[in-house]
Amino acid sequence: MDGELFPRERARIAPGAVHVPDWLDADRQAGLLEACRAWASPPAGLRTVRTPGGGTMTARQVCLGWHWYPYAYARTVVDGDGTPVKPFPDWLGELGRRAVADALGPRAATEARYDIALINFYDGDARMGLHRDADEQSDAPVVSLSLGDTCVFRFGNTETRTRPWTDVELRSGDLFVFGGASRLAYHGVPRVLPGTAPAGLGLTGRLNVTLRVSGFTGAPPRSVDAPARFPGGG
Ligand SMILES: O=C(O)CCC(=O)C(=O)O
Ligand SMILES: [Fe+2]
Repeated sequence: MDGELFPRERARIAPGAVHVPDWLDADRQAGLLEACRAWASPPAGLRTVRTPGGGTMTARQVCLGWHWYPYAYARTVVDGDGTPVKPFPDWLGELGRRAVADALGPRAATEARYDIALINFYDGDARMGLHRDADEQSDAPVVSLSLGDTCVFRFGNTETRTRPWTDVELRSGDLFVFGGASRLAYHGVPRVLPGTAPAGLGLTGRLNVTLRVSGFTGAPPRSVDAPARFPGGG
């Protein structure tokens, strides 16, 4: 949103979890949006994710590098059109490393070779239930970039899906990084605020680009404890 009386400040939400407002300027937001539109197109494009319990996630998703599905990774869209996942571009990995260096300091970024992107698209009614990003083998920080409508991002604790948590407003261009002691914290998106995207961006709804390091050396392992991670198919 433009015309803020005071600039929004960066904030440490939990140990290893940092919110950096306005990390991407308007040009970079437009560039990332253009890339998201290309990634979202078929084959291996935007899809509705079905959970093992029979629900569907309301945020639609496309992946790069490794294809995530509940609750594992594959090289092809095993729960969709079956085609190979789109490649993870070098420039996106570089953006991820810069994001970590800016949010957590240069040392936090040295090990981070980003090779997975999940791009989530939220229309006004979409949300995402509290879950942990736990299907990767690396403990490198997760990088989250937001475009379009503002959302309420709920950042909880590593133990339970309940309080304590902190609600943070993520707006277009904001960066959120969680690593270290917060790498396995529960988090989710209880609400998107329709109509809050910057007028010049040309996006109705919200996109979130989440970068992760797989740490996989061969085939990805199957996660064991996952089925309850998206309660209610959120
Ligand atoms: O949309 C967001 O801000 C969060 C996305 C997320 O947590 C995920 O894809 O695992
Ligand atoms: Fe997540």
